[in-house]
Amino acid sequence: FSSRLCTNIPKMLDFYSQFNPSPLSIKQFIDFGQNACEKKSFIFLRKELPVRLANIMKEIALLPTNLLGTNSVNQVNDWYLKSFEEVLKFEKMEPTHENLVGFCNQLVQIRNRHSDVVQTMSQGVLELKESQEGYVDQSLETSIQYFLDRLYMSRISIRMLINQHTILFGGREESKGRQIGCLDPACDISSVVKDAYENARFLCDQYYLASPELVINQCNNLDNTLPIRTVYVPSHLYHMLFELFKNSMRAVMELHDETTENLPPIHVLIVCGKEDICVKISDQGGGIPRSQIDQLFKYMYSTAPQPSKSDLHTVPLAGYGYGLPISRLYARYFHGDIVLLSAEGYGTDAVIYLKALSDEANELLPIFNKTSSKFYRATVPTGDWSNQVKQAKKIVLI
Ligand SMILES: O=S(=O)(c1ccc(O)cc1O)N1Cc2ccccc2C1
Repeated sequence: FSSRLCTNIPKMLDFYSQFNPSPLSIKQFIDFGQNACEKKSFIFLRKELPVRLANIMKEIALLPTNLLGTNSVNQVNDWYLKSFEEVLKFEKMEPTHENLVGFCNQLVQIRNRHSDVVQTMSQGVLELKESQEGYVDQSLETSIQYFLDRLYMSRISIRMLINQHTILFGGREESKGRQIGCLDPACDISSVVKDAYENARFLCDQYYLASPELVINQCNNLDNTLPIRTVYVPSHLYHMLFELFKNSMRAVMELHDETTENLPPIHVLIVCGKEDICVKISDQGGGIPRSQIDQLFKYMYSTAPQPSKSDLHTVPLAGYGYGLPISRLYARYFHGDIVLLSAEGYGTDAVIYLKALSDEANELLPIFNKTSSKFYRATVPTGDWSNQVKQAKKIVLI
């Protein structure tokens, strides 16, 4: 027992949650990765990882009791506690080769432990929904939306730091040619678009026995023949595109469920501007009413009993149902966005915005502070727009 570090975890949580996470830009990831120093990375991560873990763990503790009490949230919280404790073991260690190897292996273990966080939280939301007989009050839904956006953004950022370190220093043969960790300094956007389309199309063909064609156009303000390239994380871009293609294909196939002759193609437009790179995915799948657009990004709304892993291949293009909210987080993580614009009765445009300049593509990280704490205590503020037609005053017959 004496060999175990008698760290007082609650005290360490308070200590590390006082620091704000330090956002890195894509440029910093690239510059560091070009002549990467494992010792410097170790020194940075053994502080930054506990800071990011502690910041989000303090928010988990503030959740409404009916969520905090679910098995799922307890399971996730235990994973975070264990990982927090494991990283702290390296706090005072000398950066010897042996300790650097131990640190790398520890990061791989932590990444694997947290692989099911999204699915586990989704089950927790489902439990909560069912316990409220399907009726969830507005303020509870708002708190859950706020928390899950921050939990998943924090998780994306922690996995990014872990991936960079383990790919750069994990001892595997030199990773793919020009890639720097999980970043591609010259990511060809149209090739990721084609990959995502082909894989979504495969699922679509499997279920609907047909699939819409793809038409890609590029508009490169410099030279329209050159492929549009940017510094980005191809796996993040792929995740967003794959979700959007699944939505569009499902919309088109369900609208044209009689004949699969002349299905309207999905149009993709890639534009490179001075500030933004846009990837617009346009379908003629019939669209949805403007009043329903926000719901597509709600975790509570998009949580339905999930198809188990086995029958995922039989359910039409369905995933965890968290495709859109989490895809938007991937875009927002480096200060981009995903915006949906639907023309009900015709179809929907989904636009992925990326920063064109890598020094503007900074990590967007949740911070645990008074503002975020107050949010969990706040009630829904009364509206400051009159949006109801005045009810005729009730005439009380005396
Ligand atoms: O809401 S959508 O307009 C829609 C939303 C997001 C997107 O990326 C593409 C879309 O097309 N759309 C999704 C879907 C699924 C089944 C049946 C009909 C529809 C309509």
